[in-house]
Amino acid sequence: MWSVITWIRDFIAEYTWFWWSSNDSKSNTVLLVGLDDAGKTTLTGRLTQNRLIQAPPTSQPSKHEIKIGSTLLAITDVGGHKQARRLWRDYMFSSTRLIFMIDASNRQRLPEARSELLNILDDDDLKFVPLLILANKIDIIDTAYSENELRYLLQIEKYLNEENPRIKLCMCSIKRNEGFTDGLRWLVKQPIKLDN
Ligand SMILES: Nc1nc2c(ncn2[C@@H]2O[C@H](COP(=O)(O)OP(=O)(O)OP(=O)(O)O)[C@@H](O)[C@H]2O)c(=O)[nH]1
Ligand SMILES: [Mg+2]
Repeated sequence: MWSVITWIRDFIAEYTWFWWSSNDSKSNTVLLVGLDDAGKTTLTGRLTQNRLIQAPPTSQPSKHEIKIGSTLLAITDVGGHKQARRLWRDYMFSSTRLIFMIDASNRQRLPEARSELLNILDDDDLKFVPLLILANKIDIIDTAYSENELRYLLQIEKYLNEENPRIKLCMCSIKRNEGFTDGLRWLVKQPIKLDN
């Protein structure tokens, strides 16, 4: 008898969750940004097709639906070249969560990535939006920065303290299919403000 009650309770909880997540168009919207060549579209290929794709540079925003646990996310990949970056801010206001991807192996372009990241982190209008930093391409071991080096070089230590768990840094390799899942799970668990 108890197992039937448990089953009914679990069924209702699951069904209610599915109904909520599939009907609330804004609550699970994620914007994926970062410099061109960081690996953003490669991540969408991993998440939607579970394989390593080779994509041309993104010229048009594209939207992808993926499931993390029981949460359905709509991820928009806007592209990272200079013209596309002008669109980021517009898209940020219709997104409840952000992913900023960095090529951890590209030492020349780290200052440019840092500047774009700090623009977002210092934007008062975005201060309640959870942000996951994915430091990609750690498989390029000759040049990839370590997590500690990146924390320091990106100047994000002050945003990473426990009082402000709004951001998280994850080292990953989309090529090797490692390191990003924990970050995505963290991202979907973060409380969001729907009036952003
Ligand atoms: N070594 C390595 N290469 C990767 C990894 N992830 C992506 N790449 C490569 O990085 C290059 C750029 O990847 P994209 O996913 O197209 O980059 P993007 O961020 O979407 O770039 P834009 O569309 O121009 O903004 C491709 O050649 C990928 O194969 C990784 O984890 N390791
Ligand atoms: Mg792309």
